[in-house]
Amino acid sequence: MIPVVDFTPYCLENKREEADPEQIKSLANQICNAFTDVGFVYLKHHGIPKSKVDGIFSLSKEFFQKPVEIKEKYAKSSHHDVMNNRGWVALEKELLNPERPADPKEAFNYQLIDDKETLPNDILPSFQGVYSDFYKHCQELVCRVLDLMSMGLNIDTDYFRKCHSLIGKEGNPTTLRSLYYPPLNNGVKPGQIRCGEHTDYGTVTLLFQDEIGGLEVKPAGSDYIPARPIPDTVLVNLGDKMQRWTADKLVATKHRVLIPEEEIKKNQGRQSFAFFVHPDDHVMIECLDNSNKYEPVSSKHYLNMRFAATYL
Ligand SMILES: O=C(O)CCC(=O)C(=O)O
Ligand SMILES: [Fe+2]
Repeated sequence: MIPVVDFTPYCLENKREEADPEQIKSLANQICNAFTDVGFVYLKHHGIPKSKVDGIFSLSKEFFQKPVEIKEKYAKSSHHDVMNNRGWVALEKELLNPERPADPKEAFNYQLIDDKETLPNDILPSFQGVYSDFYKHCQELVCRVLDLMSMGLNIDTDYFRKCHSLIGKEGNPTTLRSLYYPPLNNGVKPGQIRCGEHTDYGTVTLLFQDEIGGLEVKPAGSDYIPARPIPDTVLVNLGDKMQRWTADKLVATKHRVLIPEEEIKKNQGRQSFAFFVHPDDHVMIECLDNSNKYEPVSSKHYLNMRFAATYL
């Protein structure tokens, strides 16, 4: 149900200018169709090397396995401003579905902006290098996905890319987030799941998950379906800002992460990485079809509203 699309024609290993126009157009349509129907698509042959993905997963695991007293040194500030979103988030601090207990997960938020305070370089010397390198790969892949989305929507090919020109800089809150769902040997609260039902807030999200599974997606008119880990793919999903921008032509689909039923898997931690993409702060999210279905809102204001409802 969630399509797997072969990204070869626009793969990061090849120069953008050398891409074949016909193949690109077909890829653009496949991606837009997926975002119109399910809001999720798997990309294979995307070009982010497997060694980089494996490397950041294992580095991140090392961090999460440190004692809480150590991790607290790198904690995210409790002011939920979008540009104050860097660092470690402790267990059960986020309510993605307010009707459930808080999510039993930890996170580490990284933005490319130079800020050594929240980076654990002193205990993991390769941290900044590995995270910045991975961030840049995600950024390049996302810009290419945005090109294809513009093409698929028949607007200027660089329209969305231009609206995201500050990714990695002051003025754009795009965040690489490492998620860690610890083993659940000690039981769970009634109604608790690993990550509560939600839609993402931004324009698009890249998601890399390990082999544990549990992610589910709820396409319109259907029940939740699993979004199983498929090795060497990246899952891309659409967020609320893009749904609003396209006046509901493309859909931001609800998703969640369940606790595995098998005892063995329950007792294993789960890891994922999300690259949450946002337009530059000043960009106005205004219905592209001129329908005015949603009031224009600045990218920054919209995100601050959503954050206020998420954190405990
Ligand atoms: O961990 C996952 O697989 C998904 C997490 C997620 O959807 C999110 O943090 O927005
Ligand atoms: Fe999400």
